Amino acid sequence: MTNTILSLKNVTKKFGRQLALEHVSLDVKKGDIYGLIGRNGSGKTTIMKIIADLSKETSGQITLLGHSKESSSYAQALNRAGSVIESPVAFNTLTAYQNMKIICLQRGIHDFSVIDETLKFVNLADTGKKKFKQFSLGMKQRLGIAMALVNQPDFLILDEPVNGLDPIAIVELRDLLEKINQERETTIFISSHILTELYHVSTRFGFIHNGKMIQEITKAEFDAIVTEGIIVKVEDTAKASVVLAEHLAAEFEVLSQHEIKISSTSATVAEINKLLVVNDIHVEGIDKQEYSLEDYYTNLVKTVGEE
Ligand SMILES: Nc1ncnc2c1ncn2[C@@H]1O[C@H](COP(=O)(O)OP(=O)(O)OP(=O)(O)O)[C@@H](O)[C@H]1O
Repeated sequence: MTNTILSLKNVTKKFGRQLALEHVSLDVKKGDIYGLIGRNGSGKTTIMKIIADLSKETSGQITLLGHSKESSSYAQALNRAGSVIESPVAFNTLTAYQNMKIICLQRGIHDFSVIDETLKFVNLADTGKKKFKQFSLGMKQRLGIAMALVNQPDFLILDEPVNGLDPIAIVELRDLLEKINQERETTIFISSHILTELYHVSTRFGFIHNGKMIQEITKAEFDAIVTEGIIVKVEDTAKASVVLAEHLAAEFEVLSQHEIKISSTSATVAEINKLLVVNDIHVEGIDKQEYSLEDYYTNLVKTVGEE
């Protein structure tokens, strides 16, 4: 049995002559909190609308919870999904409870006990007569999420929920997402244009730029790359590895054909350089790696732009 919840294969979307998505492929696995990262206009909302069937792809295949978008059974997949795309849509002059009741009726849910239970779950149990228009942005986001949770979805789509939130509301939202993911076993697909905002909560990342998926990476892979270390560029990584293993008390890994990353060492850049050179290794470059998350993303985008 596959554990893929969502898969996009070669999805392209054109608005007239404008290409908004170009052969986008991605996979979201069961249990993931998948962070879709991309600058404004990179295509995040378009992807989410296509998945939620609010927009039609120009070409490509989408499969959600085992149902292909081309088949009539895709509606069954959407019944097991919830989404908040663009801003949360609720009636301004109604309370949280009243807004939830409307969603329940739209979804064919007549057991209204789910309303109080869900409002409590998202920490909006005590808003009483307060109307949606009087809510803070964080509260609005949480009500939007509560509305998306009434049918106990297996898959939740959230488009830029962190946008405009203050730091405390961001932490509250992160906690809520973790709770939804762990207690309700809901797979989450979430977008942001700021990597640091999704870093702590995501288990997997997809980086999108100008409508193209430029990298999909797990949190563990990502951490290995951005963790500080010393990057050595050499002609022959095999020969250099032997020297490092013999003479340096440090962990190291071969990153690519010509790159080795040395971590957890007290040796300085100069000492490592000397060690390699005296052992007849031609060092093409050696540098301390001090990546911030945003640096990583900026470099990734730059590299793609230069290709
Ligand atoms: N209905 C539409 N008609 C024409 N162009 C559109 C439409 N919707 C989106 N686009 C274009 O498609 C591209 C991707 O837009 P999209 O809204 O998906 O990006 P985004 O990553 O969600 O950005 P943001 O963070 O600003 O919401 C943009 O260039 C946008 O102008």
